[in-house]
Amino acid sequence: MKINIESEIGTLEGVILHTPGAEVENMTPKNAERALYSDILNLSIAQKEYNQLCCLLDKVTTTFQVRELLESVLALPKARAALISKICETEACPDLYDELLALPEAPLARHLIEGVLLTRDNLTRFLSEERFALPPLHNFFFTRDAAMAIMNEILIGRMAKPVRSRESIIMQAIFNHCPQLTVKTVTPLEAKRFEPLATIEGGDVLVARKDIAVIGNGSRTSSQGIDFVIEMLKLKKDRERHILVQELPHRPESFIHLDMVFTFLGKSHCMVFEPLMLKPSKYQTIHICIENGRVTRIVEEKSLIHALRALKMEVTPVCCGGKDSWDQEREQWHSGANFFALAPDKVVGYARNVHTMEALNHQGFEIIGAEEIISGRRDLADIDRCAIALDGSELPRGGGGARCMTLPIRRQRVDG
Ligand SMILES: NC(=[NH2+])NCCC[C@H](N)C(=O)O
Repeated sequence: MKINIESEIGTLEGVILHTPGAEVENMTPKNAERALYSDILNLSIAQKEYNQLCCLLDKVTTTFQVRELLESVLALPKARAALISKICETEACPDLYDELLALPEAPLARHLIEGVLLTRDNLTRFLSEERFALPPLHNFFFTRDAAMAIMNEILIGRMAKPVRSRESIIMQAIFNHCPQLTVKTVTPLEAKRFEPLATIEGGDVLVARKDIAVIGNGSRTSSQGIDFVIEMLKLKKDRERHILVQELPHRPESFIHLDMVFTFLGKSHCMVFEPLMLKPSKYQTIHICIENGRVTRIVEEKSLIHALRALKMEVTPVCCGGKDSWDQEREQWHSGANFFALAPDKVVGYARNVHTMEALNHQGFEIIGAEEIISGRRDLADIDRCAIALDGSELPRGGGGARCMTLPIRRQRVDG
């Protein structure tokens, strides 16, 4: 499949998913925070919920599973050795190299995702409070974050939290070696001038239009990470490009990424967390213009919506949680603003956020349960505008919603 993402909303043609496995359950309340969760999860419920998302996506597009893609990389001897060695080096566990290298593809992929238990075979390990020699990747089902498709390239994330860095190492190996997906990858780690403070995660990066990227600058994506994107875009000399940066508060943790407070729904609507996106605040919106290999303008804008409108993206905001500030806060916390578009005006979000769904309904979006589409009782082609409601009681406790759990790699062009 050829990678191509020119918008957040074009009809989806390919998406990468990861059905959560044992890695989401392998933690205790004591280390949930380190795992970046706001609670511990129940795997069987989380899997059931995720499965609904997978079935829905299988119905409308081509889906890929990280585990299968990873297995196909591990079947290539050179790529396999390089990947294991990189992981053992970054995670300071050189002892595991031989053991991992000897495993067949499937158990090896499982260990790289679910972790490797610590063998208590010396005093230090016996006394260690850790359970794992290679910790589980608790957040891998948020496939959005470790890699992002921007036009026909893949930007490999540089994760702000070390517990997630193996995700980006695995995604880089997948995009560099999977025969199904060959594409050029770029990463701040291999920049000409490496900047240690540069971090960037997919939840913060929205490809609004061919020439507009909207990027969150907060706890996960640093200004230096965005500077890396500026350098990337300076190399493209075909047209003027814009980066709209939205500063984000670092607290509460539900504001970790821009897509938790702002997502595109279609050509004429976006979803917003009103207190941050529409009310005056100290969090700036900055507009950067790049043309012919240099930054030609960098200015502060009144708000993201204003900046988008000035660039002829006439989006009407729909408020996450509706009008009441308590409902807004409650629903934003459970990823109420985090929508994923299957096509223009056909979006997916959690059913639990009832006030958000109601606000969408007021804007003409029909609310449809995911099962209606999965069973074939309803066909997306017959619907103009809809919000598909997903079950989600466990998944949101991991800290994300439909957009976080999907990595689109190909969308149709949106006309106009
Ligand atoms: N695109 C997103 N908003 N992803 C949410 C990721 C949540 C995850 N627990 C983390 O803290 O990293």
